[in-house]
Amino acid sequence: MDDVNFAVLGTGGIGRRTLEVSQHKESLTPVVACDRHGVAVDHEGLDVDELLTATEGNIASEPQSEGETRTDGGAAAVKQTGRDEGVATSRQAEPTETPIDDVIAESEHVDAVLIALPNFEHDFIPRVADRFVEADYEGVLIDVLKRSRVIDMLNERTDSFEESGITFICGAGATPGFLTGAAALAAQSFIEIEEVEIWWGVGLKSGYEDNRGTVREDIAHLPDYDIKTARELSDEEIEEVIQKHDGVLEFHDMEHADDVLLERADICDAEDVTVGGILDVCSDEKPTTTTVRVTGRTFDGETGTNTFQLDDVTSMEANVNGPALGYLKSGVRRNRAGEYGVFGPAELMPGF
Ligand SMILES: NC(=O)c1ccc[n+]([C@@H]2O[C@H](COP(=O)([O-])OP(=O)(O)OC[C@H]3O[C@@H](n4cnc5c(N)ncnc54)[C@H](O)[C@@H]3O)[C@@H](O)[C@H]2O)c1
Repeated sequence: MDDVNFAVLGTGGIGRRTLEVSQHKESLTPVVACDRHGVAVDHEGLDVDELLTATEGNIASEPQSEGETRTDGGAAAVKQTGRDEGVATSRQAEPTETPIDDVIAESEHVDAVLIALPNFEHDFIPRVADRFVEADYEGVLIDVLKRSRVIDMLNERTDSFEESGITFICGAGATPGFLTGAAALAAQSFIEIEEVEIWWGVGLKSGYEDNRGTVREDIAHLPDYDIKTARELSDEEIEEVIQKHDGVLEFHDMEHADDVLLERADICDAEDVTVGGILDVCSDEKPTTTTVRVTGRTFDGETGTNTFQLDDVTSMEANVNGPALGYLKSGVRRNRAGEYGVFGPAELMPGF
């Protein structure tokens, strides 16, 4: 009853670590994983060590040639060594041109699908969800996407998720995700929230190669860029942006879905939430401590700020994948209890 078979869509920087972290969770068994080029299936449980070794230094997330139809949400270059690409190099995998369809074909064997795909087209993940609906999938879909506007696109699909028996958990990484949940918990002291400030720090020197997809998406939050211009940057241009900032990128007023996710959980208005942070690709040390500050008024008339901090030694990968798998498990419990539709991380915390 407690055991969960799950699939990972996208074994890039995040998806690979999802598989690795799941090794430490007894009840979670990864049975399917795919990237742009391959799909690995084992109903008894994938050999994660073999899959990680095969894809080490070989994440299939290359840019597409001009004129090619983008079906992948605009995957960015990460890195590749050797002849084969990504998951297809694993002895458990087959090369494929239809990885998402291949995962859907296995969906009766999975309780949950973690979507770790790029998000360079806002409707990419909602469209992937539609394909699971069309295939009559019943179970959990969970993503770690960042952008606020995608949550509305998922909301619009609530009825079809409910009819299908799908529990969709959205924005369930670190921010949004872990920190959104922390803000929802910190807000419980107050009867009225004035402000939620989320400020993150990521040091990514040794993880930079593996996480270039995420870095590219983050660049889209800088004032002179958007998702389209960031998607079209060459690797060299990305490096130029990074060098121009001496390897340290600072972000303010990011479009992170923490705002709409806190609003939909009735914690506060979206406009009272700000998200910013600092990314240092030249050091593993966090350039700033990740902090959530929730300011509000208590029932007995005090105004205070509850603060939640992450230890500087916890990595981005730990803070995305631990919570994502925790939310996945919460989603499966809801799904098995017959609760379908769209849920954000704040709704899985105490609330009214
Ligand atoms: N919420 C958070 O805190 C948080 C933190 C970090 C990253 N993220 C998000 O996680 C997502 C993944 O980031 P990443 O760094 O792992 O990216 P990445 O580029 O390293 O990996 C993406 C993976 O998706 C695969 N892929 C792309 N198109 C595909 C398709 N059509 N079919 C099958 N597979 C396909 C690629 O081959 C690759 O394996 C991004 O959207 C990023 O914004 C969220």
